[in-house]
Amino acid sequence: MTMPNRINTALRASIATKEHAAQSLAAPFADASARLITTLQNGGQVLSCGNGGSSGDAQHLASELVNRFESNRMALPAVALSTDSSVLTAIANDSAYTQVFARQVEALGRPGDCLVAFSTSGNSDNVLHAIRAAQARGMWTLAMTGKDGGQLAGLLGPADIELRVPENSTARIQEVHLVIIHALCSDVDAAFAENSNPPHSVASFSGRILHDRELLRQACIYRRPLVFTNGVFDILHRGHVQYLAEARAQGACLVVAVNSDASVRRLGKGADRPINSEDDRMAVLAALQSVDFVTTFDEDTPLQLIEKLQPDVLIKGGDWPVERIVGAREVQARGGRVLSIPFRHERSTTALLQKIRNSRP
Ligand SMILES: O=C(CO)[C@@H](O)[C@H](O)[C@H](O)[C@H](O)COP(=O)(O)O
Ligand SMILES: [Zn+2]
Repeated sequence: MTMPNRINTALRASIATKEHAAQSLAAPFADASARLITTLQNGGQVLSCGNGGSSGDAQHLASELVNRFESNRMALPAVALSTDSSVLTAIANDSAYTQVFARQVEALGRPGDCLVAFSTSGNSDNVLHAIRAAQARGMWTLAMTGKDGGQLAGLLGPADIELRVPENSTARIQEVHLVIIHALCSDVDAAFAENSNPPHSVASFSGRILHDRELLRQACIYRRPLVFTNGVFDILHRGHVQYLAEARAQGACLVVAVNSDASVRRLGKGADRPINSEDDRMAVLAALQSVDFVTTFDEDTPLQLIEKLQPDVLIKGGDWPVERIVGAREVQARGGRVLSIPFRHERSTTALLQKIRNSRP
């Protein structure tokens, strides 16, 4: 009896699936790759999970992020949740197998991190629980699925991305997942290539400056209550630092929107203002512990930005009565709070500049 030539059959089927996937995955892959890179550049980590062959995929991805793919770059933080047999058996034995990944997400996940969830059927219960746990922690999920996406597809929120292989065979789906892993790692290698300049959206020393409003919106979706404030912050002083710490205490995430240089000039504070450029002002703010994200606005008011981010708490310094705060009506209409925090330390950039000028010999 002659055996069928299975390798030829398998290779041909794999090629056909890959050709099909090449069309449907191009756009969501670009999105996923950009988000993954931003996550890592912002200091976030990757947690990956899956069952059976997909647990191997989860490990494969984590190993190539921690080590490298094809070129040298810094080590990147990634943990496959399918590897520690003591953790897995303890959770499965004492609680339930459905919790093996979710419990680890609760233990290790931080807001802004990425969960890469592999499930060819989209129906593995432990993967579904992991996604719910990730969402509860303010993480986003990159789901690698197949078939019709299963229950998993219905679970994903606006911050999540699904890369679905439109195919029914588990093996063929996994083969495409492996190609996706390598393509993602190739993009990550390039983004973190040695001697490469950090992209414009990322401060070299803080990683929390986001110029792209859509990326900022996505980063804030699950970081609630979201606190928003805006200002010039030209020469940072103790009053600012105290004010920002109090603002941060009002929620789970503080976004500070800084007037662009052009918009400061339009405020008419003086021909030499701002003293510090917008890039410098943002970098100083981003280094503060109380500040989660810094962005900029070039319009006369931050209203468009407020409408885009939909903060839960809108704050300005004590000299602004609530009714005059730009965006107050919009935030209150959504059930949010608007606060005017009194300055506890009487300092001001204008007064500081006056003092410096007066001290000239
Ligand atoms: O590798 C294979 C099949 O190629 C199997 O081990 C397969 O991964 C297992 O049956 C998994 O339990 C399937 O889970 P899922 O992809 O449906 O989430
Ligand atoms: Zn397999």
